[in-house]
Amino acid sequence: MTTALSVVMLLVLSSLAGSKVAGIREWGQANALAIIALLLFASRGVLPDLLSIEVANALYLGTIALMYAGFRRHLGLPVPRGLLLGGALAALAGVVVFHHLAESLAMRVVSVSCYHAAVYFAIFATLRGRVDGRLRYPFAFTRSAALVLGIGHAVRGAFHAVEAYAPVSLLEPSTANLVFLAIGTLALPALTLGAVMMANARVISETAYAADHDHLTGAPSRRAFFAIAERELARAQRHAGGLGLLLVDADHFKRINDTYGHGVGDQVLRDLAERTREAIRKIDHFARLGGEEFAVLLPDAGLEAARAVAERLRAALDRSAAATPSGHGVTYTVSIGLAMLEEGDTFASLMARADAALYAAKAGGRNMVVCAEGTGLGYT
Ligand SMILES: Nc1nc2c(ncn2[C@@H]2O[C@H](COP(=O)(O)OP(=O)(O)OP(=O)(O)O)[C@@H](O)[C@H]2O)c(=O)[nH]1
Repeated sequence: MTTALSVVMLLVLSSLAGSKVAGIREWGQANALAIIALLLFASRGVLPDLLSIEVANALYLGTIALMYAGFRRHLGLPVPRGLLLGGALAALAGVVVFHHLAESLAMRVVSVSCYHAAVYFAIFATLRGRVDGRLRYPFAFTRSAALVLGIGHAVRGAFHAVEAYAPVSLLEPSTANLVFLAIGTLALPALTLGAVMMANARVISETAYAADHDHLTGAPSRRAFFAIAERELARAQRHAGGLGLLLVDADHFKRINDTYGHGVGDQVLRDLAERTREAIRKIDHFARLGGEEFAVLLPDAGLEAARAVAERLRAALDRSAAATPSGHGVTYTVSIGLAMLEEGDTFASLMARADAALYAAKAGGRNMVVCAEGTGLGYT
């Protein structure tokens, strides 16, 4: 059953192979190794004992170690290779000793269970930090599975160690053995299922982030900004509060690109985004609308406050020097169009007024703030 489940898990993991999520490779290797190990275990009596006991156990210890390594890599944590290898070799030494020197199935089980329990508890400990959102359930599931498996293996080891239960065969149909067998059977599939859920949640989160953020500057994207703006507009209209919109556009940006190259142009855009984030209030929303055009939404702001923010921003960017790879600072300026939310406005009409104001700022000589007509809702 575990072999079949490992094959299924391997197929599921393969579907995520192109996602570049860290850990997938180790989890895949773990399941591939498990398939070989379990087939060797199942060949007991058919193949030589060396293969069905020592080699099979060695491979299965490697399976568990790889699962742990996968979780560590997934979380960007270092993998304690020495510890994993040392522990696995100690467990394997136990298997060899209690096979050849002092034949004892129970003590072989103790050796292997100790390693399993230790690694499962280590997985539990690794996943203990707080996570939010989409990752919450996959983490909780995997953490719980690791804890149950760790306890199961610890109890199994203890049972065999005190010889309260010493099976003649690992397939003996006693209640305790059935429980242990179920734990052993479900361990790898349960952990792999958790791993797949974690990887999936990571892919979904990264995709959602990429859709809502601009790759170059890290600022929210046009799509995210419009969604936020609709919410803020509805809120401002409900409370008759002020809402200002700034459209910020780098001046003669084509010239910067043409003179210094696209790489420096990109650096200027990053610099602009960074300085803008520093110049605005915490409650303001900043986004890159596209190209060299950015927007700032100012909730709870009257005309004078919005004008002050716009002027402060323009001044902060005025001939500020973006560091370039060559070490030279490239100076630039911005033009800003400001519009305040008016009675009966939609976001499109607010944008259109801010756009017209920006156009006027460009036409008026650039490096200036131009306010659209009107004084805005709730503030006179
Ligand atoms: N480096 C870089 N350039 C970009 C990016 N997106 C758009 N551009 C360039 O931005 C330039 C915009 O040029 P224009 O629309 O003519 O505007 P401008 O030169 O800033 O002139 P004004 O706005 O009138 O002051 C174009 O050359 C685009 O190729 C980007 O992500 N990186």
